[in-house]
Amino acid sequence: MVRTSGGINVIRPLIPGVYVPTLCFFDPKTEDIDTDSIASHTVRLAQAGVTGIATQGSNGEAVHLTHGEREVVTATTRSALDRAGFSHVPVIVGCGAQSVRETVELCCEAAEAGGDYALILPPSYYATLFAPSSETVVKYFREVADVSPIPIIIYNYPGAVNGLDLSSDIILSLAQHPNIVGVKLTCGNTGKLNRIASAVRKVTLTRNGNNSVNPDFLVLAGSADFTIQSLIAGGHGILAGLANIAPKACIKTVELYKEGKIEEAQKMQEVVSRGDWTAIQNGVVGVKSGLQSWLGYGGFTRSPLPRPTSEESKAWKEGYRELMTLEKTLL
Ligand SMILES: N[C@@H](CC=O)C(=O)O
Repeated sequence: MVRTSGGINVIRPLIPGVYVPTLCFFDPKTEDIDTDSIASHTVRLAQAGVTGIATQGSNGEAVHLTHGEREVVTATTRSALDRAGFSHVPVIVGCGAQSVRETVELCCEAAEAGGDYALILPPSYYATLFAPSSETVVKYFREVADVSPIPIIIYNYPGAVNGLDLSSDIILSLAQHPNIVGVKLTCGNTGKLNRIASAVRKVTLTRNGNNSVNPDFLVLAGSADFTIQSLIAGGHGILAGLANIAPKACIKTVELYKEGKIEEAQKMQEVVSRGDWTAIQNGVVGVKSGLQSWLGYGGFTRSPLPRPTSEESKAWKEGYRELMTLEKTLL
């Protein structure tokens, strides 16, 4: 998108690659936001070579934050990137809410705080009143996209939204909107991903007249454990929580596949998938615990999520061992 920053227009296109839904850090006693850790974690990921950052995804504990805190997290992330020489790195901001009105408000606040794109889950509290393929869902995304100051990325994560699983038909229909520019598929359905990726490739060809490096509609796998599967299916990369812990292994898996080193990519994918199992089973609690065990920071989630017992921390540390051993060998 185009943003005026200090009088200069900055364009941060959504390009293929590895995007990280960053953790939000808190003081372990007060649970106040720890902006120093947010900034240093962001810079560590950028230095590892990630393509983009997403604040307030599932790993960013968006549901635990007030609107004001969300703005602080996004602004801290943006300025940490800028100060460390990564002003080209886009920031995606989780903005989903239960009403069109609040979602638009969050999109406006995200833009004000320096966000470039808004990642949006469908509304779910009243999900028993409408179907995933209903006009209600389509209307929600279109009405938000009509007025959001930043482009929208659809977030399809049935586990987080009362089972609502958007079909490829709905996602493709929404992709026609000029302000809807991508999708994160945490549903893990590579058939769906393949249908979307192949259809938007045709759109890109029609719009640009060539097979553009920057697709008009970015299709991202929502978990690191199906990175190469999604690349084979025509996806453009990942937006995955595991990259908080092992960004280099996630990036290398993509690079090996792109370089045509399929067997090496497959072997690395296997290590990534085994490591991701600990993250998937234990969610943000397990990702923070892994970061704490292996990199010495991370702390805890906000209450009421549980804090791991020392047995759990030890077991989860072991769950990441193979991956972290690999991560340390990567430049
Ligand atoms: N497993 C997912 C959770 C949310 O989408 C991830 O890796 O980010």
